[in-house]
Amino acid sequence: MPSLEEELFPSTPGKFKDRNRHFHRCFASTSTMFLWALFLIALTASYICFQSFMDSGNRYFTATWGGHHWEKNVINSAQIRRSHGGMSVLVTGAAGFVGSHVSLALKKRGDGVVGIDNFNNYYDPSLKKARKNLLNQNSIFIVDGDINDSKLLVKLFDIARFTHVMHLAAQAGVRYAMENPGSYIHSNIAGLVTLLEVCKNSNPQPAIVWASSSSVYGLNEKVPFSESDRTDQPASLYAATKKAGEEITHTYNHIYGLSITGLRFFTVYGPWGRPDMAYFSFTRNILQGKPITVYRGKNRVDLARDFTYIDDVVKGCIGSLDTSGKSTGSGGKKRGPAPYRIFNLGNTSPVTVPMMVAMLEKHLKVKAKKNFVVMPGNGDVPFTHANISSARKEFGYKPTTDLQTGLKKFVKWYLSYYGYDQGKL
Ligand SMILES: O=C(O)[C@H]1O[C@H](OP(=O)(O)OP(=O)(O)OC[C@H]2O[C@@H](n3ccc(=O)[nH]c3=O)[C@H](O)[C@@H]2O)[C@H](O)[C@@H](O)[C@@H]1O
Repeated sequence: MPSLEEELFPSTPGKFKDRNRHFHRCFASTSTMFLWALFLIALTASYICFQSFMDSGNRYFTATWGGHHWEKNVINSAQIRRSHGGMSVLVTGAAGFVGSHVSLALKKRGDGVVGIDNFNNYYDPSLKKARKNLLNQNSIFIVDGDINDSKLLVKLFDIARFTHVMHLAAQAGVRYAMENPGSYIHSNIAGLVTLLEVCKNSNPQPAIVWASSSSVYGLNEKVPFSESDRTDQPASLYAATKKAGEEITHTYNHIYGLSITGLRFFTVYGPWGRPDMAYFSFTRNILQGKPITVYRGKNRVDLARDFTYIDDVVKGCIGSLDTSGKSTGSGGKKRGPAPYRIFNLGNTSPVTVPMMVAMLEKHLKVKAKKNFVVMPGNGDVPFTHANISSARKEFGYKPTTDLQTGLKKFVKWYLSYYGYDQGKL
């Protein structure tokens, strides 16, 4: 005799339908669905956890600084290898144009040098990597990092007692500021303040030499430009951030006793230069047979720049470091007044842009296809001309390379680096 249960739930489902059975089936399928839902939720949750674990893992594994080996590299690179008056310098923007040249020059005379660079893609990062390789070959270690990373900076100061900071990391370029204003604030304002905060807190405090710009003279018409001239009329956001940098560094000098030297660079050019600059991009275009755009001022007046050769600027940077004096504070407290200086590093002989093009044509042995265009309102200024008497007086700054000679050296480097055919690819 079948049990009640067998009666109610025969082994062949579907044959027997009653309300109870229906209820149980419904219940069974709901609970199955519930279990499935639970299972899916658990699966999703574990997936999310796994992903975030992987993310943090990735961050950890791709972290480019830290660890015993890394610290050893920093310590070795920072070590002074000359007996008298050596310095240990943190060079920011060391894979940049001026940064790489200054780093090599310091290392060559036996100073300790550690570089830091974020290798951003404002221009071809492979050129920055090539500069880095050059520095590595000369026993200079470059940390891959951003000056906004205060933890990294603190760590660097912890393990290497830098006597000086050569601060050259920046968002450069006058006209690009209209395309990407945020990058100027990130590097030239926020990055600068982060660096100054770390310097001010470190013990002993380093002396700081940093790159301002001739662009701070903006719409100033008094020539040549002297350090005491007006600099409150910037023509671009780039210039405004550099001017702000001068004010910001002044407050850190005033409150915390940091020794500060700001260098107003005048259109620095030369081998290993910046591809975004006119002389460089003109060279590429001329070799590729492409036209170049030459800006002109009102009434067809040619624009002019006080083009300054890299080796002269390097001498100016090193002269500034050598005469920077000491910061007076420690642990965030000022102990007395410290030097605050600003110098023009120019060439004192402006050359018009068409003349610069003619020199390139001569060295490249190729005629340029020139399109003359009225200077757009994009932050450019019509001319620059440096008075360099302050730098001359203070540390014997005396530029010795004229544009003709400097461009010849640049073209020689360009052709050896990219080759004649590179431009035609
Ligand atoms: O001295 C400085 O402070 C500045 O010098 C350069 O700025 P700039 O002098 O404008 O240098 P380029 O961009 O190489 O321009 C040089 C000249 O060529 C002109 N030019 C530029 C580009 C172009 O396509 N055509 C052209 O005629 C510009 O108007 C300017 O007169 C650097 O790019 C800045 O980072 C630096 O701070």
